[in-house]
Amino acid sequence: MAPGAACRVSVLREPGPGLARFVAAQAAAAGGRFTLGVSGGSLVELLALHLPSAVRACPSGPGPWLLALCDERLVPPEHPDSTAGAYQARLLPRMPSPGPTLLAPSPRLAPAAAAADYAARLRQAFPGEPVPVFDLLLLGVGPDGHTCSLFPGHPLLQEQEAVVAAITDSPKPPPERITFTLPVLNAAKAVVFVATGEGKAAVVKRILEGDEENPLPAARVRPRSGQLCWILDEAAAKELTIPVENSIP
Ligand SMILES: O=C1O[C@H](COP(=O)(O)O)[C@@H](O)[C@H](O)[C@H]1O
Repeated sequence: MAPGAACRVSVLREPGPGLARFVAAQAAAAGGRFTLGVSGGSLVELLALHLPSAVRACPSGPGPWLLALCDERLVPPEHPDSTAGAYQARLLPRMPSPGPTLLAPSPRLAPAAAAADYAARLRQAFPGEPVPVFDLLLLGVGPDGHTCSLFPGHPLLQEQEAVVAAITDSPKPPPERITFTLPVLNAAKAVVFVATGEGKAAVVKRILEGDEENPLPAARVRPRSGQLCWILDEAAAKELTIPVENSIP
C-alpha cells in the first residue's frame, strides 16, 4: 500500500456477520437508493449466509438496492463459475423484499460486446456520471493479488478511460471475463476488501505492508475521496505487523 493511503484494517474471528451489519448500515445511511458493487468467489457465500438477516434486522427496512457485479466470468448462468448465477441462486432469494436489482454483464455476448453493453447499462443506472460512483464496493483478492478480473502485470491495469473492460486471457480460468476498471474502483465512496483463510496471508501482507514499485492490482485500489477498509479473518491477517482493529469502523 502506498504511504499515505488512508486504509483501516479490521481483523475478526468471523468476518461474515460484522461485514453484513456494515453493509446493512451503509444501505440504511444511503437514505434512498443504495448502489453496491460486489465481486464473486468466496464473497458470495459470505454474503448469502449473513446479509439477509442483517438487512432484516435494520429498523429502516430495505430500500431500493442496485447490486452490480464488479466482474463476471463469461460462462452460462447455470455454470458453476458464473458469478451472477451464484448470486441468483444463493443470495437474492434470501433477501427481504424489495430485493436488490441485479446488474450483470450478459454472458451471451462476445467479450468486447459484453463489455460495451455492460458499460452502457451502467451509464443508464448512473445518469450524468461519466464514471459511476458506487456507495460501496465489496472486493475480493486472489492469492496472486488480483482483484475483480484485474490481474498482476496485465495491460488492463493501465486503463484510464473505459469503466468496464473485457479480458480474454485471464490467467485464472475461465479466460473470458468482464471487469470494472481501476477508475471505477477508485471513484467509489467506500471500498471494502474481504479476505479469509491462510492462503491469502502472504498476499495480504504484500499489499498492506509492501511498498512495491509495481503494485499488485488490489494495492492499486485507493479511492480518491472514499474510505478504504480491509476485513480479514485471523488466518488471512496472520503475517501482518501493522496496527489492526478488532471491529469494523
Ligand atoms: O476469480 C475471481 O477471484 C476473486 C477472488 O476470489 P476468492 O474466491 O479467492 O475470494 C474474486 O474476487 C473475483 O470476483 C473472481 O472473479
